[in-house]
Amino acid sequence: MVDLPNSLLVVSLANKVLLPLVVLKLTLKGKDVTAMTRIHSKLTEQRKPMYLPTSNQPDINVTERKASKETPSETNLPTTSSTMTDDQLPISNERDLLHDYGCVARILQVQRFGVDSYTVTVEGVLRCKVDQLLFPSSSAQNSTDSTLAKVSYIKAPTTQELDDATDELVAFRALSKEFLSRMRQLHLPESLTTQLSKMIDNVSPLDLADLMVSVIETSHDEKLLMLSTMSVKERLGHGSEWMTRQLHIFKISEQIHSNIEGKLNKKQREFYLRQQLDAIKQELGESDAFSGGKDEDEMTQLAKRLDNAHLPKDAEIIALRELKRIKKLQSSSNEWSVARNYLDLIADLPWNKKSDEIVDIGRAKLQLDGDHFGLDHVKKRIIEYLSVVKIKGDLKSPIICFVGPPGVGKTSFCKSIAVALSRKFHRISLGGVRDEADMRGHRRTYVGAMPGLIIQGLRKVGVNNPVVLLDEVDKLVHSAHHGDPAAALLEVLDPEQNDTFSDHYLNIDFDLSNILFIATANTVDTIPEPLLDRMEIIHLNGYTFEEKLHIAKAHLLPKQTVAHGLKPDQVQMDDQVLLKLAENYTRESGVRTLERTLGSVVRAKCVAFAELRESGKEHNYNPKVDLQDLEDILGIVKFEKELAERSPVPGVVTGLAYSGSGNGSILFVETSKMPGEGKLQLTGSLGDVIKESAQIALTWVKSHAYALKIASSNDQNIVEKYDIHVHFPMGALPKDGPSAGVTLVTSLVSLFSTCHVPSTTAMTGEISLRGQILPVGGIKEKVISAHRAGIKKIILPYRNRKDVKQDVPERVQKDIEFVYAKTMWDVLDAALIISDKEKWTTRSYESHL
Ligand SMILES: Nc1ncnc2c1ncn2[C@@H]1O[C@H](COP(=O)(O)OP(=O)(O)OP(=O)(O)O)[C@@H](O)[C@H]1O
Repeated sequence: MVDLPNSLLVVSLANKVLLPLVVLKLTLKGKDVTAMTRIHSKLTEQRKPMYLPTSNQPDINVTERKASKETPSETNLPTTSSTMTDDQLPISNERDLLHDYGCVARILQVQRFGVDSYTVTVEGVLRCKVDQLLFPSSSAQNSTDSTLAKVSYIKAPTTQELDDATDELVAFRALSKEFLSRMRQLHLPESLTTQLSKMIDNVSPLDLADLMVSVIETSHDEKLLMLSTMSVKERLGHGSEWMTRQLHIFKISEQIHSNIEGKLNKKQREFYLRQQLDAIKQELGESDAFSGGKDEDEMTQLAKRLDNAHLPKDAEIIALRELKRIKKLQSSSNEWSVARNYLDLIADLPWNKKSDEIVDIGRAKLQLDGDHFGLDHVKKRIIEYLSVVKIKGDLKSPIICFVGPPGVGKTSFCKSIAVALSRKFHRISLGGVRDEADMRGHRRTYVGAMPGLIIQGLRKVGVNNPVVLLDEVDKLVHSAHHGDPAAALLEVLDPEQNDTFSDHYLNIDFDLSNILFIATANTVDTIPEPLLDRMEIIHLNGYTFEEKLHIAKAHLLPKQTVAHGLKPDQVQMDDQVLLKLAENYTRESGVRTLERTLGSVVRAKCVAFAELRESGKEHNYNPKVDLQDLEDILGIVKFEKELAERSPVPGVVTGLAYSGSGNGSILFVETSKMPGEGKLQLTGSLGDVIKESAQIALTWVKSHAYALKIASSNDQNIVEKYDIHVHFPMGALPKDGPSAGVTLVTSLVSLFSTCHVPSTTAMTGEISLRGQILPVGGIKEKVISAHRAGIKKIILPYRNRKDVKQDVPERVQKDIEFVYAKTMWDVLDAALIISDKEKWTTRSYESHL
């Protein structure tokens, strides 16, 4: 106190009041301030002990003379805060604008933020009274309003005064403590409450009063009153009064808050919470395309779509439950998108949407006839089927399955049926489907779960009565690990069960009974037995050349011509040309390659037409394609009827084969003998069954060698000095099955007897050890392919007679001579070219075996 100077630099504080112990941050500008800060830093360096009674911190300094007003315009505010300064400076003329009392401040920190601009942190030290303003400082004349003032310092209260106010002091400390606890409940800044709680115990209640008055809400005048009150009791009285008032305000605002909350109805509350949620999301950067109003919009739309889908009762319950759930989920969460996809599926599925079916038998007949040549038995069956639908009104009859080689029109026939019925068409390819989940879907709990192929198809077509083609049902793969897709198909195809088909993903029964299912397969051999049982098989055979000619003329050529942008009459091909194309450029059961080859011819005509058009000679275009043109366009012939020209060789015989893909073909068996010791060698990529047939054949020939006149005595071993080699050409193709038995025997007999078999004779049949001929499969395909290859005579097991009569086209039957054999002797009789003299006379011998 004693060291404090008589005059101080006065800084007028706009709307603030500095009280002892209070820390304030001031923004000061001017040259005086710069000078003041320099002195401050010098004193700081010297660590000069200063005189401030309220604090014993050694490094606190007070400038000798400089400080400046916060802003010049604010000088009229009646508050002063002064820092110590020189007393020789002139008196200020602003005396009237300043309050009588001020607070001595000491500088804690100075920060420069521009030219002559500083942020100065000061702390109130003690009260002072401004006695007289001196002249403004020299620098102030230029730019600042800094003023020097003579001040007298207010002494600290005497012990007597303090003793007189003991009760008030104690009460004030207690009140301050209560106030502090209240502040804690209100979660006021932690730093402030901790600081206050420290001070409550460490500083005198009188100083505490100054501090509390600055902390609580008090008016500017109240603070000034506090500054100018000298009496201990009065000061404590002011402090207590204003603190109690503040406590009341706290209580009231709390009450108002709880009242308002109670009054908010549920909707408002929800809105309020949503707003808060949005704000939080935005803050977290989680707001996305689906959030906020847009989210709401989508949900309303979804609800509308679900409503329009006319769901059955159980589906509706599930959909509404899911809709309710999704509204509570975060749109960015995984669960939300799973639920969303699920609801989308439910809304998209055609629960009650049908395409209007027209079952018009006459129209259907025209459609089927128009689209496909031949296939009369298939058309007849389809018309029967449709007639039943027309009369009975539902389709609870067995599922139709078209079986036949590739390219015979199974798929396109199904499409024609859909058109004939005015229904939508959907194709499901089952080739390679190995997982039951492909048919029935995955449960929704799996990541990336999807509905099965049937439900996906229905979603795509958007009606519940399409024609669904289950393509390649014979190519389903049974897997031990992934369930059996065929088992799921059983349920789909069973008319008794499929009105409650359950897809794992959808998890709601869906009625499939309105769908017309048609299956296709290349062979029945690999169709699972229970599935086969539920289907009605309709065979589509391979076509003969004549049939191909008609198909090409009536369907394929016009189709290709139009597809390439020409008019139907701009490519003309005679029957002779078409037949050559079918015979010499394709070798297949169906007509797919034929169609492709016709496409090549049409393209060549396109080029010719385009070139002529460019040179303006369009009129010179010749739409005809003759035999020579065919060779020019397609190159030299690929397949020839080589059989006719082939000269017969002993040991070489033509057999008939049937492949799993539904194709028939001819195959040769070649045998030769060489010096050896009776070994049988087999080549040509043969399976076990065909190898066994070769063993049986050799055994039969050896045991009947004498009767066959290839051994001189009954006990001669014909292969004693020879090894036998049997080969099936086209070694790259695996071959198996018992039907080559008769061919093998004939080939061996031909080899040993040196009698040959005409190259236009072919045969098929299984042989028993006793020489009986057993029936085999694939007769029609084999016969048709033999006809295609130019075979004139076919030897077949007697018991396959009915297959020829029923299935082989009449035209083929007329062209080929059929020999039905019961025993091996019949086969040899029909096959070998043998003179009467050489003929064996062993029939009686055989008959009593
Ligand atoms: N009898 C026919 N009349 C007219 N066009 C036919 C006939 N048979 C087949 N086609 C035509 O042959 C082409 C191939 O037929 P499609 O694709 O239906 O064969 P597919 O039997 O289904 O073969 P895959 O078993 O390989 O699926 C189609 O363009 C089809 O129109």
